[in-house]
Amino acid sequence: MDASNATTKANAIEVRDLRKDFVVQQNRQGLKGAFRDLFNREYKQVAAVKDISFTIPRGEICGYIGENGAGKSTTIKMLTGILVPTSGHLTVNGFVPYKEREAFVRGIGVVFGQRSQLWWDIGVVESFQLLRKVYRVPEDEFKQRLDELVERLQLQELLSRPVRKLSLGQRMRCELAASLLHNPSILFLDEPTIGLDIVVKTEIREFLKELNRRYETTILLTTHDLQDIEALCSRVIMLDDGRIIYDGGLDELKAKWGKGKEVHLQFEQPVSAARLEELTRGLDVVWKPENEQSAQVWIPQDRANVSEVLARLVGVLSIHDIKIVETNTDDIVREIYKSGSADKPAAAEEREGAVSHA
Ligand SMILES: Nc1ncnc2c1ncn2[C@@H]1O[C@H](COP(=O)(O)OP(=O)(O)OP(=O)(O)O)[C@@H](O)[C@H]1O
Repeated sequence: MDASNATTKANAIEVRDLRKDFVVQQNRQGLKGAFRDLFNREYKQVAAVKDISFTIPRGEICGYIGENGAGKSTTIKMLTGILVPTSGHLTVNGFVPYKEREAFVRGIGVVFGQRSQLWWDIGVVESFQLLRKVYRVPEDEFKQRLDELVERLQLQELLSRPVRKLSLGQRMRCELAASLLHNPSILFLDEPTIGLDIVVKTEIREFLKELNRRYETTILLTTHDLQDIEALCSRVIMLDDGRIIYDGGLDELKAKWGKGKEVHLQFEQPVSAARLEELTRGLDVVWKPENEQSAQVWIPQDRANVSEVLARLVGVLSIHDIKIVETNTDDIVREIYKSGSADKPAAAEEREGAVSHA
């Protein structure tokens, strides 16, 4: 076995300098423009995915996130063989997806939250039977797999119903079962929890965790719901305008960007900003006064801690109320999208309206 083969075996997905350009029609303005477009169309090239590289080892659950239009779906479509890349290299399960379609699709499962792979008017179980034929799953294997999925996803009551009569949550459970009937080793999920209530979302997350634990299924998950990512992914790839701006652990991302706490203080008497500065002199914190009897203080985790700061204040000032706020993942990711790069952590000093401590 040569070295490149060995890499492919260890990695479920390998992507190198992957690019997708779309050619789109450019509409000229006004009536005159529209008339000219009729005879002489102008086109422009849009780069949806710009030379990205990453590898996903077998058994990993990786989050693939980015704002609308960042290029997530285009990547997933290339990884699942629906779109042909403009350039670059890509292997999934050792196959080049768009070249070796038939053999390739037998090893992957796909769920697009906004689109169904089930037939609308026939019973769920009939759809499953059709998929069995598409994927050429032997009848006994299929039966065993179906029984297991029916039990774990609680589909007993749903099997005979036509898909159009299912609620969104019920349909999504059936979609997941459908994508797993042929026992794929890689599962692509594009917004699998979109529009679902919190109970169904939690059930689906639990199911996916168990699936990954039991079968070491590799999962690439695209979502706008960062709680999906928090619940499932140890790693996250963040895309912005077709480029990867972060690829690493979720904890590292939080540590880098969310490092610190914001403490909201309400005092019994008016306290000046200068007094607060003076009391915390030597601690690397940033005060943001709100009014004369309340203020916020930003405490970077690596430079000071909450108890140190409070020890300086309690006993000297009469404090009416304290609230400690941790930066959550939503805030962190929003900040990164805004800056367009995950390289530079949000410096406490740059916080809007902050009074910088000397
Ligand atoms: N078939 C297409 N023809 C032309 N442009 C396209 C096509 N598909 C996608 N694009 C463009 O490519 C860019 C990336 O789109 P893509 O759908 O991959 O983003 P996304 O990150 O999945 O967004 P969303 O979260 O909204 O689904 C966008 O600018 C989009 O308009």
